[in-house]
Amino acid sequence: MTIDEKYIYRCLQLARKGEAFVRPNPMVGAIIVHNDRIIGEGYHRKFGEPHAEVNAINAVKDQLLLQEATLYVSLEPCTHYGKTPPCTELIISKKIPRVVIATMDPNPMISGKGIQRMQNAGIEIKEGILEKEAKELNRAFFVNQLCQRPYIILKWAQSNDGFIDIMRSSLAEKTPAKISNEITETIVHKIRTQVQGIMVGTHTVIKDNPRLTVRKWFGENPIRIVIDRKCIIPSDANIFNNEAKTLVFTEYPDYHVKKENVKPIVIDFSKNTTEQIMKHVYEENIGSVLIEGGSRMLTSFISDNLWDEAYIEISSKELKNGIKAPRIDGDKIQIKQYLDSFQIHLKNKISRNFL
Ligand SMILES: Nc1nc(O)c(N)c(N[C@@H]2O[C@H](COP(=O)(O)O)[C@@H](O)[C@H]2O)n1
Repeated sequence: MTIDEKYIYRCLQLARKGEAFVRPNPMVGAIIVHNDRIIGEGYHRKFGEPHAEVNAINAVKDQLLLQEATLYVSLEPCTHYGKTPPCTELIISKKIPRVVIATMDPNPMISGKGIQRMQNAGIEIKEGILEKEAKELNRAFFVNQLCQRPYIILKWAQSNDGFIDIMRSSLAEKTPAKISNEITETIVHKIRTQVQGIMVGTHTVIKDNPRLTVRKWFGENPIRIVIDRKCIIPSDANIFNNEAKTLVFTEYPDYHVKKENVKPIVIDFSKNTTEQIMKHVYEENIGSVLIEGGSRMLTSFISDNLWDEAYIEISSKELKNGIKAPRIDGDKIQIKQYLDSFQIHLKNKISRNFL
């Protein structure tokens, strides 16, 4: 590891501290190094609050040392007035002579302009240090900025013989087949804390009556997203309870559930629904979505190639028949065994080929 890589590695460590607080902004870390000694550290702590570079610069006790120091940062400094003023202007005003950056900002308002602005001011710039790691850390942000859609994670559990459930037509009929175990259920709740939205189809709501909240981990509930084209979900379904906000995609402007936390959005069901829904979801400032079923919904996201990662649990249990699990092809990132289940973690090579 080179010296620059070592310091960028520290920036990435700091950046991670902002996870769960900065979304849909990126996680960013920065440090100030003088004579091979870290004299200031900072990270983007919360959405809308100062950027990592500002916090790192403000953490330096002897501000005069900045004139002989290097600023390391995991994302290109911004040039725009957003919720905070441009970081490039602070860096220039503090006369920092050298800036090392892990990766360019994919945000079109900034991309390349931050580097250009600092170079024009005579600052030495080095870019592309641990770039792959920096992009991977902010993969959701990169997909948001470059594709103008949420980062999409698919998740399902299937039996060893390839079924996600037994055949059922209503909640009253039977309870769902138990495929997951205690550990994999906990992992799913942890993943729910890492996304801003969680989505299921109409029939999953009617048959399973899910709450789609975080109960087996610590963190915020994601915004619930459901399709109810023909207004057939009962108004007392758990998905409408007050535990979280719910977006409903429907055909009817006068949706039957009228609650403060329930927002109906009308779409045209004669056109591609997955794309329309994701467009609206992104406009709602939801940068990442976990799709939890059912099979039909998961299959439409797969066939539209509208996904970035997938978690598939394969249990040793057998169901013999029932609802067939979706079929998916992706790059295996990890396979782990939890009690009687394997969890396969995939990434979509095509949608993420720029990372
Ligand atoms: N370089 C850098 N450091 C940070 O700490 C950041 N949060 C960002 N974010 C970039 O600026 C946009 C948000 O700006 P405001 O927080 O609204 O002022 C964000 O979209 C990133 O492009 N960059």
